[in-house]
Amino acid sequence: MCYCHRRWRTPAREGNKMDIHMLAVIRDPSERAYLEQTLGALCRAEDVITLQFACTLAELGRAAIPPPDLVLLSPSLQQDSLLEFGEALRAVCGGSPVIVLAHDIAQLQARQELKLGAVAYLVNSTLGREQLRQVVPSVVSAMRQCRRQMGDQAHGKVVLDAIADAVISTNARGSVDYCNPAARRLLNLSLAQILDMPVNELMVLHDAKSQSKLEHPVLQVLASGEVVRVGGDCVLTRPDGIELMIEDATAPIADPDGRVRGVVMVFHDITTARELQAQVDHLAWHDFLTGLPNRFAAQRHLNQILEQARADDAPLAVMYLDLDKFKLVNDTLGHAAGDALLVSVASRLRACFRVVDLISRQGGDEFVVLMAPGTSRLDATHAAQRISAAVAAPHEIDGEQVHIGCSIGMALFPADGDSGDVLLRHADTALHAAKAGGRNGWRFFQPELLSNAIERRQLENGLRQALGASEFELFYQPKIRLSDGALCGCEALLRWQHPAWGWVDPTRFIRSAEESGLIIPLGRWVLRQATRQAQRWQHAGQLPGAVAINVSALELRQTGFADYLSDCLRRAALDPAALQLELTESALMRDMPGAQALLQRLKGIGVSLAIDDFGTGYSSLSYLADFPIDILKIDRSFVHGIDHAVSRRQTLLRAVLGLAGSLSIAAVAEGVETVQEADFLNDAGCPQGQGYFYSRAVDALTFERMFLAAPAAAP
Ligand SMILES: Nc1nc2c(ncn2[C@@H]2O[C@H](COP(=O)(O)OP(=O)(O)OP(=O)(O)O)[C@@H](O)[C@H]2O)c(=O)[nH]1
Repeated sequence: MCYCHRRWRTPAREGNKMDIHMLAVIRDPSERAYLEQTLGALCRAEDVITLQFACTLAELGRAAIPPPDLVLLSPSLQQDSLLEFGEALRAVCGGSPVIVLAHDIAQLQARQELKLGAVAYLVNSTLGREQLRQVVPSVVSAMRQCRRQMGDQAHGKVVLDAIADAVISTNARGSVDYCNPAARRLLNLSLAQILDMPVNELMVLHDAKSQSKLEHPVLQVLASGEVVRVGGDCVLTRPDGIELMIEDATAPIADPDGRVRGVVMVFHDITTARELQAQVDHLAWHDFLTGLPNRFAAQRHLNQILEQARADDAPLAVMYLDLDKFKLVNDTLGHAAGDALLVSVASRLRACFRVVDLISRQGGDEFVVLMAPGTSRLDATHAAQRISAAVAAPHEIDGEQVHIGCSIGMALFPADGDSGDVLLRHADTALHAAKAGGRNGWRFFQPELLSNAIERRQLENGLRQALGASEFELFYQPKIRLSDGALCGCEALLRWQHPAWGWVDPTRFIRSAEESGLIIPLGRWVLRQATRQAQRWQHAGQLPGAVAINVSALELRQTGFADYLSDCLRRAALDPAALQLELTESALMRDMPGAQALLQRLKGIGVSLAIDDFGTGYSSLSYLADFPIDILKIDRSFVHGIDHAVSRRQTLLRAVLGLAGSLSIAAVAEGVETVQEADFLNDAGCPQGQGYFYSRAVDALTFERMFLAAPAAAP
């Protein structure tokens, strides 16, 4: 066995040094000595040349790790063992360049015929210092450059194989010359089926809106040499006929002279994301249970038809409809039957009207009908008769006949009001009069019905006095982590105990405070109280999470709101993270750009922001992406009975939770009343809940006793 390992090493120095690993397949000791001598002479101070000898296949295997920069084949090897070595070399040294040495010209020619893949054939006798000095470095440097490029390519291939985006590239004629695994999966074809296929046959594209065929972006790039992007309306028809929505970016591959020699296209499937977005957009303007337009769609439509009615000087009618004793249906037949009844009523209402009339579900068992311009009082009366008869006919629910009546209030434009808000309010007033009059009938609005205006004024005066007389109190309702029932925050809710009237219904007095503008001083009082209380609990290390307060649209629009908030936090010495502001969607939607700037400012102060009552308003997640929102509070009407609601409603809830999650917005379900609802919400991925199932809002002391003393004891 003859194996030798020789290394010339001199201190390393920066500069153009040689650092070469050579393998010499040489058996003859004199030839080895000659080579060592030549290399020794060739070596300069800064060079590091490693020389290994091998003459058996086993030695070859060991010497080839790492692959040598250069292989020298001995002149004295016999032709047949040279052949054997040639093959072994190819196997173990891969792409290492080979220089074949020969004793003379004749041997050289014979060896050339062996086609060993050598890069040079040298006659041994001429092998001298100068020749090696010229040949070796240039061969080695070419080899290294080649390896680096192959390394880059290998790295690129690993990346392209791993990424989720589909990538294809084509040559300058638009035929596919590369396709990564994601593209093969997306196109549902094998590599062999894809390669060489003209790209416009492989991927037939059309526009989803116009249905017209799209010129393939690869062909556009080949024609223009510019990057082309296809937006979200591009539909790809795969060779198997399946249609997918894709988004893509396509770019030219240019050679160093700038000539386009191919195109690379990166694309991905957005079908599911589009479907989810469409569902959520639909939710923005439609009621999730009946599929009817929701109250925001009704408001928008009313404003539009009022403009038209004004322009044409035509009357129109607004109807408010509420089912009579609907609660009884829920209580006796169950919530699912109640849902089915609402769907049945909705379809009958739709059948009663023309397409120009809009029927919306306002929430609960309330519906609104907006009869198009040109509707007279008589037309409205006939419509009310039609509706009453249609709703009163028995409904088949779960094999049972269910009877229900309805009450209707109507207001006419221009006689009963000339703005949408006033008309809706007056139709509602008429509805209450119809209910008070014994139900199952209809009433038109009359100014006398406004006699309760006096009651409203009393309420307003009472509010004014209450502010100075400390009649308000903050109650706290816990927010619970659904996975383990632990307390994770609370909402502060305003309560008013009047010395003579007792506890006043919060919806009544808050509406009155908003109408009279008293909500501004009231909101400031809430902010002061809540920050002080939160500081006490935070200081005692008792409260996990934040104390949330409600901020009305009017407060939010006050210019000094953010300053006042900072001031309260500073005076109370409260960490802003312990305070959360709950804002309604409608407050934000009124002035989107203004709201965005304000919310950024509030976030800058350090408080967290929640959207209240989500699911009843615009419910458009698209604005959530633009606003710095931390929490989404899903409205109780969405949550109520969700465990046995129709699957469409459940799917929508899951879609909302999924999209909120993808925007990193936490969700809190409001109005959780039963263990089944809590379990369903937890399974659906909703992190937090709030509602009577856990606790009503209670005063601060009771809250401390129930939750803060033993936070883990939540039900
Ligand atoms: N099944 C079902 N019930 C709902 C839904 N939304 C609200 N409700 C219930 O509908 C009922 C509405 O009751 P109200 O209109 O206040 O009272 P009512 O029993 O109809 O009585 P009157 O209106 O006074 O005739 C409440 O019990 C709500 O809980 C829903 O989406 N599905």
